[in-house]
Amino acid sequence: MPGGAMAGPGGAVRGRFAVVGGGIAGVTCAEKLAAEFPSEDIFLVTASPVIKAVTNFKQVSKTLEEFDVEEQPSSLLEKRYPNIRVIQSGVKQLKSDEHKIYTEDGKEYIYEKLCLCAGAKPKLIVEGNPYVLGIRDTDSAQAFQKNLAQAERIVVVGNGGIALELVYEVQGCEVIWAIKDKAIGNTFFDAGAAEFLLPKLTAESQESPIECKRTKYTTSGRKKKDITPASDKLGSALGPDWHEGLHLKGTKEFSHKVHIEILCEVKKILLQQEFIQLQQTSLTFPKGEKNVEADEVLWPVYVELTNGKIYGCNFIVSATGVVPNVEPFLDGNNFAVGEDGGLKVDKHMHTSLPDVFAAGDICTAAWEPSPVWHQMRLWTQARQMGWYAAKCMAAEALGESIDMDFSFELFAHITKFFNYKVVVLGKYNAQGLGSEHELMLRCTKGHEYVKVVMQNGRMMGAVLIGETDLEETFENLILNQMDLSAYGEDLLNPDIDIEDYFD
Ligand SMILES: Cc1cc2nc3c(=O)[nH]c(=O)nc-3n(C[C@H](O)[C@H](O)[C@H](O)COP(=O)(O)OP(=O)(O)OC[C@H]3O[C@@H](n4cnc5c(N)ncnc54)[C@H](O)[C@@H]3O)c2cc1C
Ligand SMILES: NC(=O)C1=CN([C@@H]2O[C@H](COP(=O)(O)OP(=O)(O)OC[C@H]3O[C@@H](n4cnc5c(N)ncnc54)[C@H](OP(=O)(O)O)[C@@H]3O)[C@@H](O)[C@H]2O)C=CC1
Repeated sequence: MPGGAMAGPGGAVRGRFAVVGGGIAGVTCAEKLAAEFPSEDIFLVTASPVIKAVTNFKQVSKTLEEFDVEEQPSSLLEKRYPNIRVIQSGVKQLKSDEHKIYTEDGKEYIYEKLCLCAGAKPKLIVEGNPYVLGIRDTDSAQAFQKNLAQAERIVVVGNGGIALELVYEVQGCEVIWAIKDKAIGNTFFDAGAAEFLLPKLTAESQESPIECKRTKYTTSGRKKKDITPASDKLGSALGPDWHEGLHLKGTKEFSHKVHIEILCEVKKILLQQEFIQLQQTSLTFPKGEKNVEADEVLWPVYVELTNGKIYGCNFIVSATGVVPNVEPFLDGNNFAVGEDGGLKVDKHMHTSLPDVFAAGDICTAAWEPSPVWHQMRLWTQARQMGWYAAKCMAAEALGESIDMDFSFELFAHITKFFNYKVVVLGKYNAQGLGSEHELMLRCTKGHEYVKVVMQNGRMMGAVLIGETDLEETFENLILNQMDLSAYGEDLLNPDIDIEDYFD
């Protein structure tokens, strides 16, 4: 047993390194620290009874990576790294000026260097309404599944990753999908890609979601009693294929039935009784193509959209993004926070306070990024940041210098939507490029969609849907910023083997 930890003043336990959070960022950070300092105890303080471990890591290309994520009991992590001590208790308070953390179970820990990896929580359209569900961790996903099993119609609000996955995965239940934008999937796609994907959702499609054969999300050695986290708000985030193994089926026999309401937001949520009163008192009750008047049943809850339509449903899923988990345990510390509420970190994952680092969903990258990288709260970035934060902590502790990790050179994400492989690279939606850019497209209906974003003859980003086999070549072209003007449209000519072109 390594001998780093010892009792400090007032019964506090002293250790050189502490990490808060048992999600991908925190566990990766603790593992890397444990490997770098085998004779030190590394404290991993986490509110969740299980931790998330990266397994089967595969570097697909220079920056694209795939891995499986396993929910494991913390004892497995301690077995792999005997110098990691998992403390299963929420952090109640951080006193950064004293280098101390206080946990819910009444203990105190003194650290030399700390990394905060407490993740994020769903940003719901309304808090405290029992008919509005968010999906973040295993418990909230199970609550969703349970409610869905009794449901005939749900309203999904939001147009990002979770909404995209849900509308495709849910079967036997009508879905009203309310989006702010003109086209689906605004966080990942433009209107062209959305058009390509849409046929997969067309009314009452008979196609069942196909089992995903990619990244796996599994639980290992987890006992039944482990399933409920200590606090209902503090489980770690789900990730790729979280829906696998969950039976996402409503009460009806059809497969998909998705109705999309574009360019609208939720104006009001009405309980059944409030809705009945509104109907009785209002002379100007809004009429729409599919408002409640067409329904014969009374629903438990009603959603009034800003386009005037009202939909009754069993419940509402708010898939409207996340907010970093900084309250209440960080209150009283003077952290600089970003516009999105995350702890600002510099290029060494350092927050604005001495000896406190942060990684994963809780942080906001506040360094000057590479022109083709941006932060997105994703599993891959949580892993990369956790790993790099540990390297930075080690370098600082040893008085060494460190260069920015290569993974922050290029934004690269590989995932699956509507059972298509999706790769997004660089400024795939021309984010921040203004009007000075061009798009090139290649699309074969039902097969592939390829879009590249060009600026001054250089490739700045790409969206690849389907088995395009172009990711490595395009990754290289974005990274090396070669002038491609001479190639023109040949870049996407399917008759030219582009890989040979640039070898
Ligand atoms: C439904 C869903 C699907 C997703 N799908 C994908 C996907 O396909 N691909 C992808 O790349 N990303 C996906 N993501 C995003 C990805 O899961 C997250 O970006 C990533 O897991 C964040 O990891 P993290 O370690 O920063 O935070 P988390 O996983 O949220 O971990 C935070 C940890 O901190 C602990 N904690 C919180 N507060 C305290 C406290 N006060 N004291 C002690 N411990 C505390 C929690 O218990 C938890 O262990 C998905 C997210 C969701 C919700
Ligand atoms: N396969 C993958 O890679 C997946 C990744 N994830 C990740 O998990 C996290 C959580 O996912 P998710 O919740 O979908 O978050 P996202 O950030 O992906 O998407 C949130 C969506 O909700 C919209 N929105 C925000 N506020 C409102 C509002 N008040 N009313 C209506 N719409 C609103 C946003 O629009 P706008 O952008 O205009 O604000 C955006 O379309 C994200 O970090 C996501 O990247 C999740 C699932 C799958």
